[in-house]
Amino acid sequence: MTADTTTTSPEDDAQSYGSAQAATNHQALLAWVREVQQLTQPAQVVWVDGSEAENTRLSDELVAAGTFVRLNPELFPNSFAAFSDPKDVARVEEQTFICSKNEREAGFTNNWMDPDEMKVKLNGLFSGAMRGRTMYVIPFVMGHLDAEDPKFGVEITDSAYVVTSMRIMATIGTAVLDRMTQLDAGFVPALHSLGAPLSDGEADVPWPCNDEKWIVHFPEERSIWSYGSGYGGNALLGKKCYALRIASVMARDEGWLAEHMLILKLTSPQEKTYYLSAAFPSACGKTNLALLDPTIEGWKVETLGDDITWMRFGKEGELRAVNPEAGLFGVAPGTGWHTNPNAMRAIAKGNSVFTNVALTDDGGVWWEGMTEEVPAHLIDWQGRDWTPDMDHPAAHPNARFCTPIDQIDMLAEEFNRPDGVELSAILFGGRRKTTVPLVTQSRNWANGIFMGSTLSSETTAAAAGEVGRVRRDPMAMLPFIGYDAGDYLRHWLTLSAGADQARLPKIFLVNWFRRTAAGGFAWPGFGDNSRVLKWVIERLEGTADAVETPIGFVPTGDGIDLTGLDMTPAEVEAAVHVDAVEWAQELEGIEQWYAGFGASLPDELKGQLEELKERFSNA
Ligand SMILES: Nc1nc2c(ncn2[C@@H]2O[C@H](COP(=O)(O)OP(=O)(O)OP(=O)(O)O)[C@@H](O)[C@H]2O)c(=O)[nH]1
Ligand SMILES: O=C([O-])CC(=O)C(=O)O
Ligand SMILES: [Mn+2]
Repeated sequence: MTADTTTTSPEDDAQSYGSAQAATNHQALLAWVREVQQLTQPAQVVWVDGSEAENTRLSDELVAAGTFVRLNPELFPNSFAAFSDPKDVARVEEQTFICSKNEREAGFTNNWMDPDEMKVKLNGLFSGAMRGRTMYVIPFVMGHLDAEDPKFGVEITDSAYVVTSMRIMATIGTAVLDRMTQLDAGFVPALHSLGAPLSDGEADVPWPCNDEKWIVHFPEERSIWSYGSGYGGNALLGKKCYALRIASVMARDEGWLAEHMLILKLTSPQEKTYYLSAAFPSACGKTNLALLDPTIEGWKVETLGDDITWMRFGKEGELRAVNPEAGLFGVAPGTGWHTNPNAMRAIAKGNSVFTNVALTDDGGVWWEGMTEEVPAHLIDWQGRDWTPDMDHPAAHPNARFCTPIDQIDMLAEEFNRPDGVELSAILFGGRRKTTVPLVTQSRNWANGIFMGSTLSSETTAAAAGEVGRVRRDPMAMLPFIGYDAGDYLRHWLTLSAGADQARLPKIFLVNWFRRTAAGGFAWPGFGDNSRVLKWVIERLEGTADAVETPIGFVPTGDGIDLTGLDMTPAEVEAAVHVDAVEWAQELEGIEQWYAGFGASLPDELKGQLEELKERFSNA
């Protein structure tokens, strides 16, 4: 244990926080920690300092508890694998709530309950919930600690797995606490419990959790309560809960945008640089695009972010973007040396936590798609012997790697700029087998917002529930908008109204997942997506041809650079084809979706839909 880790037991009186052991004299924080301690009754309290020594101690404890398996350090130094309860493998959207005072504020896309009622329920659940466990206090900041207005949070959790993961995903510990104390800054209180108290002498299980799960946000209070799950977006509260749901409410009130987007830097053969962001739903390709390895000569990609982007208009009316996270929480299956070598190199440096992957006989990890050759024997994510003839995957489809972002060799130096980078283009994308072309340029900014607002995608294993069902996912934010979805779209429209219109990013819709009649992918994807980015840049520069369709501008058959690719312009035409029959059905889907908004749908978007229908009927 390091000297600056403060441990207090429940018998210590509240004064002990202000004693020589105290980590802070931030009164609001001390009061909240005391309140939670009294409510949840942990065996001890630990203030997390974020140090290497502390992380080593926690990892050792997790290994001893059976939660972590230490990987072979020659393959993955300082890395661990964890295996969750089979009922705790993904975000639980059905149990995720936005508890604003009025139901209207939560809107039709969110679950809602009266905040007072919800507090009664949660106080009941959290009462004694940490008995027999350690309560960790994790001061964290999303975004830069030196930002003009740093966005602080404090997560209280009874999960050491959460502490080690938060250490990778955010800036945590003493430096944050000191700065927060010095500024006497406000913070988002984010309370997490596994909901698995231990009675005296009761043996623990490797992955404690509760069948009952509640992921609850109080937007007016800007607080988070998460109960019953130890997994990813349910438990690492700086991520989806804070940096998207609560931050989207802050952004509405303060005039910025919190989005489910990657950020990348693209350098052309002419050495011109561009910054792009892209919003795709969970498990639809953000991390892969952010770490793209271009297959075309002379183009270079560098990474700024892979999941969350905070954007605001700068002094000159330009749209600037920052990544508030410090780590990658990436989908493991499909990430391999042939699809995403940059992610593989980052992972190979170690310092990572893997969840629900399979174990190899030499003490490494494996998942579907990591290598072309499938190992002859594995231990699957549920601890069973596994051989390639078995009909279930070795890794869970939502298995994840959690890795520090600065282990990416291609991390852009601008990653560390508190004021971010100016965006030239925004891509919206989803996972659609049919209907949606490989790439479509919007007619203009408002039309691009319309595209984002009607974005659709097949559901994936990143959330509990049915996989493969098409649903509308506005700006890939459906599960993450912390307030009324109509108000959210209106915020996009009104915020940009004051911007320098000529400098607004150009908006594109992409779909890497379209299928051919034969059932295969219509587009090779991954590194070859650089060819689509090249077309996007050429459109910005006004040098690429396009075909106008009712939904926007698509590439001509030879508009996409196919050099070195076994693909014909006719196949590109098929991949970007706008099919009238499919779109007749799509328009119905969009109309149904828009009907759900009721009065809160911005008129401008209603107008966009009418214009789209008209263009189809005139086509
Ligand atoms: N066919 C195809 N699959 C892709 C492509 N890009 C990503 N994938 C696969 O899609 C899955 C999800 O990709 P990610 O890049 O991890 O998705 P993400 O949007 O970062 O997901 P979250 O982290 O859940 O938000 C993985 O199995 C990838 O292998 C692509 O261009 N083509
Ligand atoms: O939040 C999670 O559990 C994982 C993730 O990034 C997503 O689902 O988008
Ligand atoms: Mn990702």
